[in-house]
Amino acid sequence: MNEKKSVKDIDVKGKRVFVRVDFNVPMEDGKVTDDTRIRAALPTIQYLVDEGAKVILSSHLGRPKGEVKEELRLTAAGERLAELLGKPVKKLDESVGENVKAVVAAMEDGDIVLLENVRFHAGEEKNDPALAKQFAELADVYVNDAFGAAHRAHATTAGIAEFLPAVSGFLMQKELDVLGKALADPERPFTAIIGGAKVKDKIDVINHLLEKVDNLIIGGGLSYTFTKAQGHEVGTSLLEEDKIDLAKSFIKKAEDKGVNFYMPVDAVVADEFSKDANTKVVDIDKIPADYMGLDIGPKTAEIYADVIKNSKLIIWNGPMGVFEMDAFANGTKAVANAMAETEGYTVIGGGDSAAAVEKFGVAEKMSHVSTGGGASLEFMEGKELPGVVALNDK
Ligand SMILES: Nc1ncnc2c1ncn2[C@@H]1O[C@H](COP(=O)(O)OP(=O)(O)O)[C@@H](O)[C@H]1O
Ligand SMILES: O=C(OP(=O)(O)O)[C@H](O)COP(=O)(O)O
Repeated sequence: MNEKKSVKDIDVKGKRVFVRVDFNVPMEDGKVTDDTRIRAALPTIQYLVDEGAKVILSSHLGRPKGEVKEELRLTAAGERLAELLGKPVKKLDESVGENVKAVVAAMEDGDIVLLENVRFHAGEEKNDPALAKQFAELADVYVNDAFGAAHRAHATTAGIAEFLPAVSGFLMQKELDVLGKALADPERPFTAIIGGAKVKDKIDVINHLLEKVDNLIIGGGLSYTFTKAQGHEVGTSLLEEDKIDLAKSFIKKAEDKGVNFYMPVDAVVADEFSKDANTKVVDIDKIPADYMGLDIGPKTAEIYADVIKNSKLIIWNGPMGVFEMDAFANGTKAVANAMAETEGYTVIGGGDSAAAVEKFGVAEKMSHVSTGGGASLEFMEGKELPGVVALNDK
């Protein structure tokens, strides 16, 4: 599907391989609370170990902005990785420098070293060539398996590829293949579900998807801008006034293209943004002036579930409501359950939708849960990802 070389296309035996992974995992009290991204990187790491490479892993964690932040060290991620592999992982407290060079020089084939959080250096996010070169000097080959960070042009996700043979890992390949195939050659009916909070972050993806899908479903906080565009009042719901005209143009574009554009027909509204708020279910044209919509209503959920069950391919990005609060979780839950029940191919575009399918216990039933939130969105917008562009062509 994609045209980039992978680890399978090169010889790694005895080579020092610099692998960029995305171990940007949720942490609490110094413990990894969700190891999905670590598990997703195992096939590449295991393959390199089995092939007799010297595996040098690197990742970012959080946004330390060029400073050492004790709570953002990768130590816990390294420990979890060692448990999952059943093999020692030597975690270093730096990512470049004399000590790192010495440790790497002493590595044996099949050894694994995990460098410290690369964002402790300001040059990482600036894609500083001098820093990229320092990383490159540690290795003979560069492998990018960090799909979740592929939309970033940073020293370890892009810059380093200037100095070394650069190929993708298995996770990167799989993400690009699944998302690429979904968009390029979709099974039909093809349905996209876009929810979440911010219209402005998802405008481009909605626009791009209108060129591709048979059904476009809108939910979550961003749907009220569309409801307003339909001519209804939305009370105190999230609203991006300056995007109302654009929302109108999308409704029109959908009509012109014969895309079924599904918007909420009812909503769960609340008198405040709180789990203890007073709530009621109202038709979408009857949102009271002092209430805000925090979930799609039951009629909407039923319509959306039907569309999902009758689709062959469904991609989902963004929750239908404030699913973190039980009172406003039903719409997201209904969509998650329909995704679990449909016979269609189901793709979850990372971020909060991935958290939602986990929360509702149906993650295993999805065909593909992307490890990238922002990355999968940018991919769906049709943008080229710098972390992919930097890799060598086949
Ligand atoms: N109607 C709503 N009003 C306010 N916030 C909402 C509403 N529906 C969903 N949200 C919030 O949107 C957030 C997720 O939005 P976003 O970051 O755009 O999604 P994703 O991470 O899946 O890309 C969630 O925290 C959720 O509580
Ligand atoms: O968690 C990530 O992004 P995501 O939450 O959009 O999937 C990636 O690791 C990228 O992190 P960044 O947004 O700090 O560059």
